[in-house]
Amino acid sequence: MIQCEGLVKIFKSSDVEVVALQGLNLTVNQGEMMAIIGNSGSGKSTLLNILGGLDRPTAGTAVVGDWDLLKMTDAQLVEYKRHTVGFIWQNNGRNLLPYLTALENVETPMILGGKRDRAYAMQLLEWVGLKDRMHNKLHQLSGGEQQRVAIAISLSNRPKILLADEPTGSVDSETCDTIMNIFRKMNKELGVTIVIVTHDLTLAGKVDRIVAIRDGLTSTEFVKRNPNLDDEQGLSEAGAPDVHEAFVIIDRAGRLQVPKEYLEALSIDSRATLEFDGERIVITPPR
Ligand SMILES: Nc1ncnc2c1ncn2[C@@H]1O[C@H](COP(=O)(O)OP(=O)(O)OP(=O)(O)O)[C@@H](O)[C@H]1O
Repeated sequence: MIQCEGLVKIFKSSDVEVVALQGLNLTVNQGEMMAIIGNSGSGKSTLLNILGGLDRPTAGTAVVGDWDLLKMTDAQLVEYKRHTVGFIWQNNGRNLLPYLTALENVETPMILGGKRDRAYAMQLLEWVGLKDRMHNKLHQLSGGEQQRVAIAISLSNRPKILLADEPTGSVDSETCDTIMNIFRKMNKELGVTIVIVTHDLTLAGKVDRIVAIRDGLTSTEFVKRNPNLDDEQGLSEAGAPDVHEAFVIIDRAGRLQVPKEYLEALSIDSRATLEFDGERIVITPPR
């Protein structure tokens, strides 16, 4: 469904260049519900904005379904945003119109897309648990309820992919659980592929797979040991997802990212010795 290879994004201003993504590889399968984690500044939002068609990549490959995000015309990009992807932000003010009711908010993108479907809009609001509040104006709803309206809006044009940037960032833990359960339901019942960007490891137990981004590159992948297990705890004391198996990502050229702390512990700077003993590959400082 999503295929990124060697994806590069450089932000240029008058005198500085920031390399936000420096050759990132990522594959997301159809029907997956996965998360992208990483520290602040690691490139998560940049990646999501590219996948959502809000920003253009500088180089590399980014293919979503039948769309090549590097080659699309502006008109195709509008089409793509309207019908292929749904987007949810942490700050849901970007998705919502305060003077309209919840129902009217969900219908708005349908009208812009050329086809209002009231029955489906009502169904979506029912799915996110707002059946009784759909005729309330937005300002009469709580922050968590508004976030649920935002989820319904993001699904209003029946997108194949849902992209969520810190969707639980500004809600309490109970609302966070509710939102993650709604995502899971949408994923299972509508078959929507879901990509969630977060720096919150507590979401880890609720997704099938987590890809960690470090310095604009995918570094580690955590895959759920039992995909049918939705582990409420999902975390060890150290904060690492213990229901997931961790893998380092190796790109096609055989490159992998070694965590900085490992390199520092062994005082490895720009060179290392690599040995293969028949079973293991051992990296040591140069003699
Ligand atoms: N429009 C922009 N112009 C210049 N630099 C940018 C722009 N957007 C992002 N960057 C830079 O690109 C890098 C990656 O930013 P990005 O917002 O993708 O990180 P992030 O992982 O989403 O961080 P956070 O969790 O804080 O949102 C950062 O160094 C950031 O300062």
